[in-house]
Amino acid sequence: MRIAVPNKGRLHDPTVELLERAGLHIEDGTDRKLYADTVDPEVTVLFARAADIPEYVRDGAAEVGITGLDQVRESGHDLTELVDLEFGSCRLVLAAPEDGDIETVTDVAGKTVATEFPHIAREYFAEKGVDADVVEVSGATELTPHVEMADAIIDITSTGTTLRVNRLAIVDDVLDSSVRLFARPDAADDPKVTQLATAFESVRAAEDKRYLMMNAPEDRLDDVREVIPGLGGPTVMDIAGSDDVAVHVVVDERDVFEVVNDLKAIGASDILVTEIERLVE
Ligand SMILES: Nc1ncnc2c1ncn2[C@@H]1O[C@H](COP(=O)(O)OP(=O)(O)OP(=O)(O)O)[C@@H](O)[C@H]1O
Ligand SMILES: O=P(O)(O)OC[C@H]1O[C@H](OP(=O)(O)OP(=O)(O)O)[C@H](O)[C@@H]1O
Ligand SMILES: [Mg+2]
Repeated sequence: MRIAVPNKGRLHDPTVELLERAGLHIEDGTDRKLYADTVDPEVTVLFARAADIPEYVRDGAAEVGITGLDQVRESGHDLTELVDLEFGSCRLVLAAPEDGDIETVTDVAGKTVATEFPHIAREYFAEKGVDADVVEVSGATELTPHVEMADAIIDITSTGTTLRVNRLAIVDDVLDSSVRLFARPDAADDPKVTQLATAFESVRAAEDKRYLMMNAPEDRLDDVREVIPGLGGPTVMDIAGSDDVAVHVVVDERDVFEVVNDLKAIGASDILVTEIERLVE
């Protein structure tokens, strides 16, 4: 199975990190290589531009791909979304000069809109019933209203800094995007593809969880159970020659601070908090 992955740009590092965490270590993945093997002899990684990945998957160069939803929508290809990997989150928005007269999408009728996403833009205006002239640019879209190339733009925003610096205000939301695992529809039910999706889901599930290990007096076990929220009961093991038992449990990261304090108050000792690589439920 081949999996298409961003070769550079902001999505490259988090995607490679995700593959590593899912147990798919990339072997010999030097910067300029197109293909790399993984520890799994059945899985090969293909490196491509984030914007080209939908095309590679559609054409069969790879069975699955990891890229932004915005890129898949812009490609117009019919791919099956398998897992929302929840990074690379951003919004595609319609924006116009702060001090101008465009306040709603209907104000854009008869005007020019610059964007790196012409396909999405045309679909959006068609859906809104607004007749706007969409022009394609390949970057620095925020500049175009200031050089009278366009009246408004459709572009990506995440922190909002670029819009602010260019004195542009958001007029409407066009699309919420994040990075997802996509498959060609005819490969979506392939057992290897399903395995891959499960592995990625397990990484995601583990991200906000922590593994707690401690020793606790056996006669305080009921109190221990009371302070530990969620995810089933703890695993309890005898410690030879001791009145303490070893307790292992998975808790939400946001509860760790409070739970550790409570456990100490109950008399637990040697409390160890570790990250979890994967959690298969
Ligand atoms: N603030 C953001 N700006 C642009 N893209 C973002 C942002 N946040 C998340 N993304 C996601 O990253 C994708 C862009 O990936 P790309 O590989 O082009 O990264 P890049 O760092 O912008 O590279 P380039 O140098 O080619 O502009 C977008 O399609 C979107 O899915
Ligand atoms: O809301 P913000 O956090 O400011 O992010 C949004 C900006 O980041 C991206 O540009 P990028 O850095 O990828 O440059 P590019 O236009 O050359 O692709 C995007 O095209 C916006 O311009
Ligand atoms: Mg960019």
